[in-house]
Amino acid sequence: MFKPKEYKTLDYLILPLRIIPAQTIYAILITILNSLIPAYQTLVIANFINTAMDIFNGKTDYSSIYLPIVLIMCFVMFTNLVPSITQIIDTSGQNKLNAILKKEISLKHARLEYKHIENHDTQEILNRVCSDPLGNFMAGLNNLFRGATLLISSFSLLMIVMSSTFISGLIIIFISVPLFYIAMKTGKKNYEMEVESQKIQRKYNYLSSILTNRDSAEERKLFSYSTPISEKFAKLYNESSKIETKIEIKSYINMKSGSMVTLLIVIIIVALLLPSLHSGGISLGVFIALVNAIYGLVQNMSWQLSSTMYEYARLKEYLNDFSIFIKLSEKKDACVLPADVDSFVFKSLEFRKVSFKYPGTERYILKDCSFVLNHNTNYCFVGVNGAGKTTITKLLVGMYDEFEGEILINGKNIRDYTFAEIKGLISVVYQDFAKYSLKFKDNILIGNIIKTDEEKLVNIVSEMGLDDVVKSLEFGMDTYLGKVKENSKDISGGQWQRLAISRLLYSNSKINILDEPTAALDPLAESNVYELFRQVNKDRFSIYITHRLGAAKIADEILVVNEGYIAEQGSHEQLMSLENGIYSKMFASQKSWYETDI
Ligand SMILES: Nc1ncnc2c1ncn2[C@@H]1O[C@H](COP(=O)(O)OP(=O)(O)OP(=O)(O)O)[C@@H](O)[C@H]1O
Repeated sequence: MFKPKEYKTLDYLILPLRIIPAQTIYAILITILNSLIPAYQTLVIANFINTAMDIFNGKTDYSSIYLPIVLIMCFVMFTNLVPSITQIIDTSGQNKLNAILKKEISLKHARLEYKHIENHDTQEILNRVCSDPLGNFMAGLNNLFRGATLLISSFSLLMIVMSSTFISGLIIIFISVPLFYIAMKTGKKNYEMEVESQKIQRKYNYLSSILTNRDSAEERKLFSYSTPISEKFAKLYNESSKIETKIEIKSYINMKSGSMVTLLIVIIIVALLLPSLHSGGISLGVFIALVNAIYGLVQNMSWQLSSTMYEYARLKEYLNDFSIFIKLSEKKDACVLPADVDSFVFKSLEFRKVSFKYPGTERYILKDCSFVLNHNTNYCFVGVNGAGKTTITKLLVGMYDEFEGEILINGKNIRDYTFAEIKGLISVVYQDFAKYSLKFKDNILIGNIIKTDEEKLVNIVSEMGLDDVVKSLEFGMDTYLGKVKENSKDISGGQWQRLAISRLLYSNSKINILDEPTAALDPLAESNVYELFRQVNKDRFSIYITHRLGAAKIADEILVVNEGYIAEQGSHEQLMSLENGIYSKMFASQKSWYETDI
């Protein structure tokens, strides 16, 4: 639907034309009619006054007033009926547009290469583009219509004025040029100030969220940071308010000075027209209508234009972000379902001299990293924080392709597997695993969205020690979890972790990785969860990742990641016997964590 290109202001019209053609064409027609209304109003009022004057002067009979009255009635009906009809049509059109925009944008988001998700700058753009696409697209469309209305109504009014008094038309054009220039500049300036204010708003909104949200509640109490953060919030809030007030004042001054200039021009032109009115060159009807037209015209050319230009600048920025977003590179087959790997027999996983640095950075996180893992052994990767353990899993699951060296599964390069096969073969529970506000059972079933197996589900829940949790839930496994839905129930951090691990167990994957989902637990509790996982998952190949060595003991073989490569490998006993070994040093420093266990 959205082609990768530089989106221009006109796309605010082209996109709705493609998605909701009937409603957009209706809106275009209404815009054209609306823009002709001021000219029409001017002419029918002039006609009405002239006819009334003629009747009054006995030049014509009463029946000739009917037509001008009907014409005025048409105008009144149009301006009263059209907005309500338009609103009904707009609502249905906007719903459809919203559904399609949301779907396309979330699909694009899902297809993005993972590097964009982890990049701070693109993350900012993603937030801006995805937060209110409908609001921005509707504002863009309405602003285009507003601009078109201003242009057509100004031109038609100008024609009326010039056809009666050419000089007045010239004066208006002459004075409107600097007004137009000032309006453009003010619009742009206001936009720049608004951007500045929005930056500050983002900061204080974040502070406000940590002052009130549920996730920070415990730490708020623990560290008592509410008062200093509130003060910082108030400071930023004031800063942003000052900018907003400045914009308001500038806009007000601009608007008022625009009105004063408008009034001045009208007075000058009225003074110029008075001799013609006096000499009978123009009728009273035309005179009144002209004053009306000139007033509308000059207003159009000054502050109305300023606010349109302001919106134009703001919405152009949204399209810039939108263009960058749509042009972001995608992962091939990102949205395919995991392949059915039932018949696949896993034998080995090998990293052969793999080197990798994150896009846009210079430091190698993995450097000539090599190891071989066999199907009949369980492994644990250990290493200090930041050693590169998670990076290994990211390469394995295809989040990043730009690595040197080879990664082989059963001796075959992972680049020769389809992404669907990789998805089917490997499952990981990460440190920041997702907590879905879905039903309890759906939190597990999404581990394998191609096959539902109720028996397997019940077994896993039981094996992972979650039976009691299910019993405590009002609707058992059909209870919604989290805090979003009414009647939903939140469960403890440890229970969420076991639920996330159950999701992995429910998948059919052949390589199962626990990447410290237990990081929030204390070291002893972490060891217990890993042990439980090992028992439940004993027939499948598992990799454990941790920087705490208590959990490493459950593995048959331990690989120590250090400075981007495997520095040591062997059983717990073998590694402990290495003189000056990294593992044995780590073990000694962590010993006190497990005093009751090790
Ligand atoms: N998206 C990224 N862009 C740039 N650098 C990154 C990115 N992700 C991780 N890094 C860096 O790569 C290094 C290794 O990170 P990684 O998450 O693999 O470590 P880890 O061994 O899993 O650590 P931990 O035990 O803390 O989870 C760290 O220095 C980290 O700052």
